[in-house]
Amino acid sequence: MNILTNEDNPNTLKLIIAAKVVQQSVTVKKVEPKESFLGRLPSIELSSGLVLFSTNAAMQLIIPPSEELKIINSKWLEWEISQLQSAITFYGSTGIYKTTHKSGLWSLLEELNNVLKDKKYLIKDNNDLSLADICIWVTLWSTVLVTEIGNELCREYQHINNWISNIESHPIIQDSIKEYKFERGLKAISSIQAVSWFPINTIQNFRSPKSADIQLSPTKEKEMEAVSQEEMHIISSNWSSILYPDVKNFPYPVLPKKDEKNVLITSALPYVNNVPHLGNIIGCVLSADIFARYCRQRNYNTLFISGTDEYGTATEAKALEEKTTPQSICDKFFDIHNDIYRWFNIGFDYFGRTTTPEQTEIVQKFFLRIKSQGYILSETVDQLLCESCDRFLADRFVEGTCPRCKYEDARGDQCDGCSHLINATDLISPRCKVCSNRPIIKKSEQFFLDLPKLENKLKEWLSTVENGWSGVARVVAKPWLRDGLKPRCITRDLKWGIPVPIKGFENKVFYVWFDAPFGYMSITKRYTKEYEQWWKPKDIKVDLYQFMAKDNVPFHAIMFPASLLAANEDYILLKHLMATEYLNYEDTKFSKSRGIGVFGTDARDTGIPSDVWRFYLAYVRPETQDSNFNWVDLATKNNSELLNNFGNFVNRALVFVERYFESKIPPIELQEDDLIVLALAQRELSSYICAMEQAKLRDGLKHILAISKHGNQYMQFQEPWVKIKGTDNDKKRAGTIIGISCNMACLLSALLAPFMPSTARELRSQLGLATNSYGYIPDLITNILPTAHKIGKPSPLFKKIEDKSIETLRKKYAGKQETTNEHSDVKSLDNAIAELDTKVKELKAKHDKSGWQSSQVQIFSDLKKKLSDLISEKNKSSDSKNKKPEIVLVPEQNGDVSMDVASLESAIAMQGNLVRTLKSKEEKSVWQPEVEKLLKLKKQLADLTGIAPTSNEKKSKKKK
Ligand SMILES: Nc1ncnc2c1ncn2[C@@H]1O[C@H](COP(=O)(O)OC(=O)[C@@H](N)CCS)[C@@H](O)[C@H]1O
Repeated sequence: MNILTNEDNPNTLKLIIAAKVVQQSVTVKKVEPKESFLGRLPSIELSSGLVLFSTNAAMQLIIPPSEELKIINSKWLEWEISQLQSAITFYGSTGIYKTTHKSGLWSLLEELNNVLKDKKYLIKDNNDLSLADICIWVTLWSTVLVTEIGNELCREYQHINNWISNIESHPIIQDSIKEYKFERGLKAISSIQAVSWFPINTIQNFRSPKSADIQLSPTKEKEMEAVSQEEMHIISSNWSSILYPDVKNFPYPVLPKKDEKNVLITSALPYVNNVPHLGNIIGCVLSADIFARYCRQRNYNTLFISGTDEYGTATEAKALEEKTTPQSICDKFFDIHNDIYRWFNIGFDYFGRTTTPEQTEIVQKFFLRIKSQGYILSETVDQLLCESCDRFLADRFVEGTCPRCKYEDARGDQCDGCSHLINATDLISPRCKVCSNRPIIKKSEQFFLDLPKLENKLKEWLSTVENGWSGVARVVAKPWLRDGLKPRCITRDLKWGIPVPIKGFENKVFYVWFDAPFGYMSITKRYTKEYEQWWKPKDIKVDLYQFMAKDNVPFHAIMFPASLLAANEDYILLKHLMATEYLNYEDTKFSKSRGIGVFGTDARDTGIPSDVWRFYLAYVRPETQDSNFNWVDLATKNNSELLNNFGNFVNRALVFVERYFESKIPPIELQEDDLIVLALAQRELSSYICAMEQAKLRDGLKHILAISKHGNQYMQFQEPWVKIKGTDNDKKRAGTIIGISCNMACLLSALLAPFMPSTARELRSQLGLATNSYGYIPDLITNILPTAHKIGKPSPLFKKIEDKSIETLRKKYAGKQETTNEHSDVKSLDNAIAELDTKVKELKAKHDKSGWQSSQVQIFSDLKKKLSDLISEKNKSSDSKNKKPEIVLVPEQNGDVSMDVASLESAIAMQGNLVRTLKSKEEKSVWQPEVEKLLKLKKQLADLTGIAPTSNEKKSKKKK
C-alpha cells in the first residue's frame, strides 16, 4: 500500500496502524497539499490499485469489520470524522472551548466517556482494537491530548483517560507510532484542516487569537480564505435593498416564451416489464424531477415530461410469462409506475405512455419524412421464423447450440459458453424459447437508418453541444463517432409495435429504440396540442435537457438526433445530455427475482419517508462512477446530515424565536460576525447554483448541507442562549443572531425543496410562510424574513433511523427472504443441503473413506428425490401469475464428496433447467454463475466417463 500525506497528518497514522493489523507493508510519501488530488490527503493506493481519499473508507476496506459489528463501527467512524474532528479543528483554530457551556468538543467527549465506562475497548464485543478504537484514539491522542486542555480532559474524563493509555500500550500502536513520527497538537490539527474537504471553521480561522500559530498550506489557505471585506460589503449592501422575488405561477399549459429561459426536461421512459428499482428511479425520473423543481424555483418556463416505454420484446416476453396480452401488461405496469412516482413526489407536468395514437402518428410521420429525405435504406436479411408460434423470433426468443464452442444453450445474440457474439441464424439446432420447436430461416426485408450518411451532420452538431453534457454522456457517446457509424436496422418482424406504413411492410413494426424517443414528443402532445411550441419553436430559444443512465446514451446522443437531423424540419435537438453511471445495491446488482434490492413499492413499505429516499438517492447519485446504495449509510446520512446538521440548525433557530421572541423575527443589526457567516453562506449558495445549473445534483445537495453546517457553527460560537440572559445589548445581539439564523433557515427551505419537497413545505409552514410556493432560489442572500414576521409552530423535521430497524431492512432485502412463496423453496433446499452436510459429517466420523464414499450414492439419490419433490410441489402450487424462475441448488463439489455418473447426469439436467429458466428472465450477472456451474459439472462428468461433453450430453438426453 502506498500512502501520500502532508506533514504531521494524524489520519496517516490510522492507515499505518490498519496496515499493521492486516500485516501489510506500506510506503509513506510526504507531499505538499497542492500536489494532491483536489487538495485532499492522505490518499492511499491499495494493493488492488484502488486509490482512496477518505481515510475512514479506506480503513474499512483494509480491515473489513465483521457483519455484526459493521453498523456500530460505521457509526463511530462517522461520529469521529464529522463530529469529533470537526469540533477539534474548531477548537484548534479558535482555541476556544468552554466546559461551563458544554462546547461541541466537550459534550462529544462526555458522550465518549460514558460509552467507555468499564470498557477496555470501545466496542464491547471486540476484544481487540476495532476500527472505531483506532480512528478515535488516533484523533484524540494526536491532537487535543497534547494541547493546553489535555490535562483537564484526562482529569474530567477518567474512562477516556484509561482507554487512551490502554490502546497506547498495544504493540501494534507502539510500532506504528515509532514508524510514523509527527508533531502532535496544534500542528496536527492544522495539518488535518489543510487537506480536508469539508467546510471547517472558516468563520473563525482568521479571527482566532491562536490562528497566528497555525500555518495553513497555500492551497488550503486560498480555498478557506478568510471572508474578504468585499464579500461582507456585498452582503450588507444587498441585505435590505434587494427584493426577494416570488416564484411565478405557471398556468396550464406551460409554454415557452420569447426572451425568457425555457427549459424542456425529459426523463428516459421506463419499460413496463418490471417495477422500477432505486437505480431506475435516480437514473431517470428523480434526477429529472430535482432539476425541474430547481428550474421552476428559478422562474424558468419549465416543462417536465416522461412516461412508460411500452413497445418492444421486453413487454412481449413479460406478457408471455404472465400469460396475458402485451396491452394488459402495459396497463398494469403503467399504473404501478404511476403510483410509485407519485409516492416519490415526482412532479411531472405530464406522465404519459407510448401506446397512444399520437405516438403512432408521430413515429410514422417522421419515418416517412426521413425516407423522403433519402436517409432510409432497405436490405434483405435472414431471420428465424417459428412456424408453430407464427412469429419471427427476436434474439430474446431463440436459443440453440453455439456454432463455435458447441455450448447447447447459446442465446440468439451471444454465446454464454464462449462469450462470442453470434447471429441467431448461425445457431445449430435453434429452438423457439416459447414452444421449443425448431424455427426455419426466412428472408425478410428491413429498413435501416443510413447513419454513415448522417455522420458529418452529427459530428458538427455534437461539437456545439457536448460541453454541456455530463462526463458520462461524453465518454459513452464519443467512441460511436470515432469508430465510424453503420446503418442501423429500425424495423422488426414482430407483432407488438408501431406498424411500418409502407406497402408490403404491413406486418412489420418499428424497433422499440426507433419509436421510444419520439415518445417525448407524443407525450407532450397529449399534454398540449401546442406541443410543437416546445419541440419546433419559432424564434424562441428552448433548451432540451434529457436525463438517463449510461446505457441509454447511444440512442439519445446518436440514433435519435440522427433521425431528427435526417428529418430536417427544425425540431430541437437535445442540448444537455445528463447521463449517470449505475447505482448498485449493497455492492451487487438489483435483481427482482432473487429479491435483491429495493424496488419502488418496497421503498414505500419501509416506513422511511419518500423525502429521505429522495435525499439519499441524490446524495449517492452515480455522477462520476457507479455508486452504491447502502442501508447503514442511508441511516448514517439521515442521522448525521439531516437530523444532527440540517434539522438541528433550523429547529434551534425556530424554537429560540418561539421561546424568547413571541414567535416573531427580532430586529436584525448586522455586525461583522453576521456578515461573515452570511458571506460563507453566499459562497455556498453561488456554488449551489453553479452545480444545479449543470445538473450536478449531488454537489448541489452538499452545498446545502454546508450552509447548515456554517449555521450550526455560527450559533455554537455566538451562544445566543447565553446572550439572551445578559444585558439589554446582549439580548439585542441574541435577537440578531436568531434573526440571521431564521433567514438562513428560510433560504435553506428554498434550496432544499427540489430535493425534499415535503420537508421543505413543512419547514416553510414552520417559518410562517405560505406553502403554495417552495420559495424562489435567489442568486444573492437578502433579508427574506422581515422583522416581526410571525413564524409557525416549530417541530423536528427528521426522525432518527435506529440501527436495529436498518439491520432488519438490510436483511429483508438481501435476497434470502422467507416471506414469499418464491423463497420458501430456497429455504427447504437450504435445509436439505444442511441435512446432507450433517449426514456426510456423521458418516465421516464413523467410517473410513471407502465406507463413507460408498454411502454417498444413497445420500445423493435421497437429496435428488427431495429436490425433485420440492420442484414438482412448487410447480403445482404456484399459479401462472406468480410463477417465478425455479431455484434449484446443485450440490457444490469439493474434494471430499464426489458424485457418481448418475448423480452428475441428474445434476446437469437440473442445472440446465435452472440456466434456461434464469436466462429467460434475468440479466447476465444472475445466470452467468449458474452457466459456469453447469460447465463445471459437465467437465466433471467428462472426466469421470472419459467421454467428451457433447456426445455424453446427447447420451444423457436419450436416457431421459
Ligand atoms: N442501476 C441503474 N442505475 C441507474 N440508472 C439505471 C440503472 N438501471 C437502469 N437505469 C436507467 O433507468 C432508466 C429506465 O430503464 P429501463 O430499462 O426501464 O428503460 C429503458 O432503458 C428504456 N425504456 C428507455 C427508453 S427512453 C433508464 O434511463 C436506464 O438508463
